[in-house]
Order: sequence, then C-alpha cells, then structure tokens
Amino acid sequence: MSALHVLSFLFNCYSDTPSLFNVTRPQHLSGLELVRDMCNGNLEGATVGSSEITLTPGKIKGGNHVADTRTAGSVGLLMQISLPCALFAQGPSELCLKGGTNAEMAPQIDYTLKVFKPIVERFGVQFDCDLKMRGYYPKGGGEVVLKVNPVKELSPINMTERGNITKIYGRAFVAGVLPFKIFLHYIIYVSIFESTGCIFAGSSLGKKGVYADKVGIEAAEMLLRNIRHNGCVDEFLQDQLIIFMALANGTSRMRTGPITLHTQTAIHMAEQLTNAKFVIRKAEDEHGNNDTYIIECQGVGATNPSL
Ligand SMILES: Nc1ncnc2c1ncn2[C@@H]1O[C@H](COP(=O)(O)OP(=O)(O)OP(=O)(O)O)[C@@H](O)[C@H]1O
Repeated sequence: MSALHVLSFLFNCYSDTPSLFNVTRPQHLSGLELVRDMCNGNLEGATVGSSEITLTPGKIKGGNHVADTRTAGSVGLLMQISLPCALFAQGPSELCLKGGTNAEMAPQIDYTLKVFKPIVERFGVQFDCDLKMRGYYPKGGGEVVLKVNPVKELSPINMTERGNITKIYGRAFVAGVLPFKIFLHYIIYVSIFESTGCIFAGSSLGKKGVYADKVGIEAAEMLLRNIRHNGCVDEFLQDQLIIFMALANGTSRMRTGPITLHTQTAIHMAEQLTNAKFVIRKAEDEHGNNDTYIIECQGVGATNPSL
C-alpha cells in the first residue's frame, strides 16, 4: 500500500467511477477503511489476502476518524494514504492513527516529522502531527493524531540545488528491559543542508540478536549512501513526493540519486490515473557523479471544489 492507492482513490473521486486495489495485509485494509470513512465511500471485497477490492468514493468530508492496524503495521503508511485525501476534503480532518510508529519498510514517524513534513510544506501542505505513543514490532500500540487543513490547490516545487551539509544529528530509542548497549529499538540520523533546506535521513530498526552498534552502522551507511549521490532528496522522499508533484498546479523539478523502483511505479501509476506528465533525465554533475537525475513533472493542478 502506498500513496499511489490514494492517487487512484482521489482520481476516482473526480471521475466518479470505482477503482481496483491489490490488498494483502491488515495495514492495507486499515488504510482503505480509513479513506472509505473519510469519503463516505463503499468498499467491496476488503479482506486480508484479497487481491481485488472496489472502492466507490463519495465526497471527502473531513472530520474525525480513527484507524487502527491492530498490529505493528505502520502509522506512517496510514498517514501516507490519508494525507492527500484530507487535503482535498471539504473541511479540516483530525485522524487518530494507531499501530507501529517505527515499523520495517515504511516511513518512521521521526522521518515523517523531520524530513517529509518540512519538504512537503513547500507544496502548500499544512499538517500537525502529535506523537502520543511510540509502538514497535511486534506489539504495536503506537498512536499519532494528525490534523490537516484542506487546500485549494498544491503549488509546484523546485528542488535542484542541494548546498552544503551544516548539521548531522542522531537520535536513538530504547524500550523494554534490555540494556541499550545490547538492544536498540531504533536509530535515525538526519542531515540538513545549508540555505537550500534539503533534509536527508538514514535509519535502522533493532532486531532480536542484532547488537546495537550494528543498528547504528546500518543507519549511518544509509545516510552516507544518499549523501554521496548528490541529489536533493534521499531514496525514500523520492517516491513519497511523486503524488504531490502529480497533483500540483505547474511544473515541479526534483534532483535525485538513482531512481528507485517505488518511484518508477509511482510515476507509472500517476500517469495512468491522471494527466500528469513526468520526464526523467540525467543531470549534469560537477562532482563527476553519474547517478544523478532530474525528475520533472507537469502537474494536473487538482483543485478542491469546496474552497
Ligand atoms: N527507512 C525508511 N525511511 C523512510 N521511508 C521509508 C523507509 N522505508 C520505506 N519507506 C517508505 O515506505 C513506503 C513503502 O511503501 P510500500 O508501497 O512498499 O508499502 P508496503 O505496504 O510495504 O507495500 P508493498 O508490499 O506493496 O511494497 C515508501 O513510500 C518508502 O519510501
């Protein structure tokens, strides 16, 4: 499940035809039930393991909603699914999202707050996110409250200059009874670039039998890998911004490192579901780096009919 499912959902809100989704896990279902509730829609075939689901959306109203993965399923992904819908709602939304705040293969809540949030604000997106409780694998039990104001439309972004690093900081989290030298639940390093405001992160989650120092090294290597490619976004922000580029009113540009599979899929789906046009070209790189690209998008300029 990713933001693409929402793009499909949003698209269908405007075209008034049902859409199809692939669903396998509880967190996917929680996300779909959340958008169903947000838009007074109707879901058919929504069960764990189902490969075909039909969502017939109504109007996106806003208001208060709760989504609970009942596992350590990621609240970051629930946020990824619901945020674009909330932006095009008739009024403000308050979403209580429960599950894992720090889960595998998903945006960590710290990533969403420290990296995604300040960058997505450049599109004109405004949201508050209150982290009430952290939740880790396998228990989950985390909770965040997301408050979103709707927008009339999104502005395009231009992120083609990276600047120099001015700050790198790290945060580590432990929970439970094991000493932190042995077991670290989660670590994130964030780097911030001068004047341009680019922000990258490298993160890693603890696993049974893996010593804390290994977790730290993995996160640092992720950050370094991204700093080396000379793009303006890291390998995760790349795919997470595609939906906003597609919906924005005008041409967005983003300098990246190697194009990820998630980004390729996101672009493919965005082009299938809207009239947004993406072009990827190799970037000139004064540092001799061959793996730098510019993703350019002519966004569709989706507008919120209620504002
Ligand atoms: N360490 C990380 N930091 C920030 N974001 C991450 C990290 N790992 C994964 N992501 C983001 O999580 C999202 C994963 O979406 P994805 O569609 O893979 O979810 P999924 O539920 O695992 O679905 P699928 O199994 O179909 O891939 C992507 O947007 C990706 O950028």
